[in-house]
Amino acid sequence: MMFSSDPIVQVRNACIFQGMNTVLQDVSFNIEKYEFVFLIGRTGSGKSSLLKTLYADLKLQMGEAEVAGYTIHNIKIKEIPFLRRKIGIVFQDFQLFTDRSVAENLLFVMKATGWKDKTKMKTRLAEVLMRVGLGGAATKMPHQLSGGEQQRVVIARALLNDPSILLADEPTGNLDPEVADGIFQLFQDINKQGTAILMATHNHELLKKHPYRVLKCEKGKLLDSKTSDFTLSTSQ
Ligand SMILES: Nc1ncnc2c1ncn2[C@@H]1O[C@H](COP(=O)(O)OP(=O)(O)OP(=O)(O)O)[C@@H](O)[C@H]1O
Repeated sequence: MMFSSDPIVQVRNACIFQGMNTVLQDVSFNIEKYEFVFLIGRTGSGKSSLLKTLYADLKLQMGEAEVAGYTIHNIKIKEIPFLRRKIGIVFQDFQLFTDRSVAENLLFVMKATGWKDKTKMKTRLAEVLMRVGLGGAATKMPHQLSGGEQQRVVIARALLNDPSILLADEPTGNLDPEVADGIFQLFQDINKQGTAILMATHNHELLKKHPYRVLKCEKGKLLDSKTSDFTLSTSQ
């Protein structure tokens, strides 16, 4: 199949499995550059499995997908780190190294993704911390930061390689509503500056307040607000 070069994500007739179980079947959708898309669905409906498929952590065994120019269904193991440089990944649990400073956390990822020039690394580190509103936090240890600040560091880490899309799995799940609002605004700012966002969430308030496109995992299918009417509730 030929893919056009425009969308960041293209999925065609994908079936997503966990072990022997089919989690989602016949999944087809695109995400365009600069789109903001929510991913909803009840617990266990397949949101994380879909995100993992897109960043090649879960093998796509049936169907086809292309993400940020990489073909996912036949991606080679050695290509996966290059794919991951084009996508930023943000989870609910902050997953920072607790025994390293903020700067050390970010430098670790930069080294692992091929950065070598120390001056450029320092400049980039300062840029991403500024971008998430944590200009003064480089020398702090994670435990010296609030939950919201730690999530901002995770977002800064995801931005290091200037990804074309951020995949976020419940990024506000563990945060107080006010803090969650701030984090959500940060995602919106990042999106306005040209990064597509696919965000899995259970947060009904966000869905009500922000009328972005919604993909919903339901009964083994992926529904799309662009093409079908469905209830936004994630609890049914
Ligand atoms: N590593 C795994 N091995 C086997 N089955 C799994 C694995 N991870 C998830 N599953 C199963 O796959 C299905 C989809 O799970 P998934 O985590 O994708 O759902 P989810 O919509 O992200 O849920 P939540 O909202 O709770 O995060 C569930 O039935 C789950 O039990």
